[in-house]
Amino acid sequence: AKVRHFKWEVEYMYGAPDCQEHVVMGINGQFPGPTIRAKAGDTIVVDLTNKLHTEGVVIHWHGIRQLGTPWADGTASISQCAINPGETFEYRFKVDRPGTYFYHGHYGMQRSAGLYGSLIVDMADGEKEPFHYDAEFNLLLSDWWHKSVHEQEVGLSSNPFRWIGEPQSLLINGRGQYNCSLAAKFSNSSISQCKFEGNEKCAPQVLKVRPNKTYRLRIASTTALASLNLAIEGHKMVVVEADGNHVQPFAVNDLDIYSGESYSVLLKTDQNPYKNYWVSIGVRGRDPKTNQALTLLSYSATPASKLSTTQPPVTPRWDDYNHSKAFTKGIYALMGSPQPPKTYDRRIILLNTQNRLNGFVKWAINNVSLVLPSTPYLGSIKFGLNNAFDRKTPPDNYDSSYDIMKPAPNQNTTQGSGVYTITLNTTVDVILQNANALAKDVSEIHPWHLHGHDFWVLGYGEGKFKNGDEKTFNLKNPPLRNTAVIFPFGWTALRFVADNPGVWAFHCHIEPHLHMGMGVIFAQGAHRVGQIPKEALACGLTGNKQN
Ligand SMILES: O=C1O[C@H]([C@@H](O)CO)C(O)=C1O
Repeated sequence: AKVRHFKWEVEYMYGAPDCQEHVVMGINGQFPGPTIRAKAGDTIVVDLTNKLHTEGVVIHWHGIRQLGTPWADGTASISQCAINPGETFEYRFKVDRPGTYFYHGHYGMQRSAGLYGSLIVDMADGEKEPFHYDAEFNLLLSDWWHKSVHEQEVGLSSNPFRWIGEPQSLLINGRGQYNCSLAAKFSNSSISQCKFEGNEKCAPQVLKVRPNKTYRLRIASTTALASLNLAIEGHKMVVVEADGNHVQPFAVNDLDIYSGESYSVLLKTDQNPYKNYWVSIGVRGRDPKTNQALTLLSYSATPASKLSTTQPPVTPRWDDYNHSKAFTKGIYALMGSPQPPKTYDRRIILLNTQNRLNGFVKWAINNVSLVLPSTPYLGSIKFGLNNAFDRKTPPDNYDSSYDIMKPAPNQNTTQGSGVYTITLNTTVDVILQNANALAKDVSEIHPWHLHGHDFWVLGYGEGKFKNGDEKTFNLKNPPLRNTAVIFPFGWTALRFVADNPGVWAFHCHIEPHLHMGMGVIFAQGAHRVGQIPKEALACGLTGNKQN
């Protein structure tokens, strides 16, 4: 195993992700940030220097469990103090498992501002994937707004509330086209045809393939908001990996991917090589106002400049939830994967609601809208600093009379920074319960992401979770993941073993929703947390602590 060293500087810079010039967050002058490539068992060391002039920064390594290094999880106010302008923080952690991962900002809304990149971990030397492929491509998907992230944030925190709206563009590896379309003639608007020389920053990266080969596509979504669907004209895909875990291979024509998720699919180049094919990405789960992102699958027999002459795949209707459920429920762990414990020690039911707080719009969990404290939890809990956050423990359940199908009669929420304290090495079931939002007949999709662990997704159901529903749980081959979606007016059941001492965020991966309070904090085994680097403690009530 190797130690892989990186020196990164984060800064704002000009960019034109979708051909319109705006300010983006870059790393070493690159947007998206550099791809980290490592082998399972390697240690990654990133010396991150904050070159922003007026704000802090942190980076979260999404999908890496940080076993034994909870201070390297990169969550401001949770695992560490934000890195101040001019300062450098050393992230040092092990990538213990192969898979398709990514990294992103986890302070304020810096992910929306463009602070992200790919993290790919190959099998350790001498080990083989349980599937064959000849070559691979990496597709990091994101969404992009022309309004600055500061303006977006102020809108969300204002009364009256101003929603960020739908993204202007979808990006593939940081590239999209706002002004024009590669498939203008198939569009029902008057958008013009893109003309690229080839070296423009917003020109699509064409996937160049040879016939009769198998390609692995690594697909990850770091969108701020959008749920996506990816399809490749004329080709089926076989899903083999989800969030760094092998799954029972299954073939699909298109794939739903929510923010925080990653997949690998295998693609056979078995179609007519004298033609190119569209790769299309469209919005699901919210009434879309955003054009599809497009690139090409280009066979070696056909020039890469030759566009497909046929229509790009049509994204399934945004509200065709049966399509989404069929895909999501078809994911099973590969035979031989770790199985969940058959029973649980504690069940936490988390009701997801949209609320008001003195006229501000919030999201709340069991009627608590999360506000992050100024002293990061990891340090304050380890040192027993009782004044660093709310002592009140948030509830494990909600009022059984709550009608999840209707707007609440009382839409007000409370706010808090309380923590769920979990006994180390116990098994926790979490039931995520969706509900009606503020408006009548509206319930939105939320992809929930857990830090520090994978969980088994035991099942999904419609309406309110009730006693007896656990009989439907899949305890045989549920997929292991770090992100799982809740569908409108439904529930999702997760199980995890709290075996990683630290303080871990569990939250909706839609960035404005987290910013509006949609998350909880799980703390476990604080006495077992090793020596926290002093730079991670250098703020708030831990500013003078040594350990
Ligand atoms: O948090 C959100 O706010 C808006 C809407 O509910 C109010 O404008 C929206 O679509 C969200 O997801």
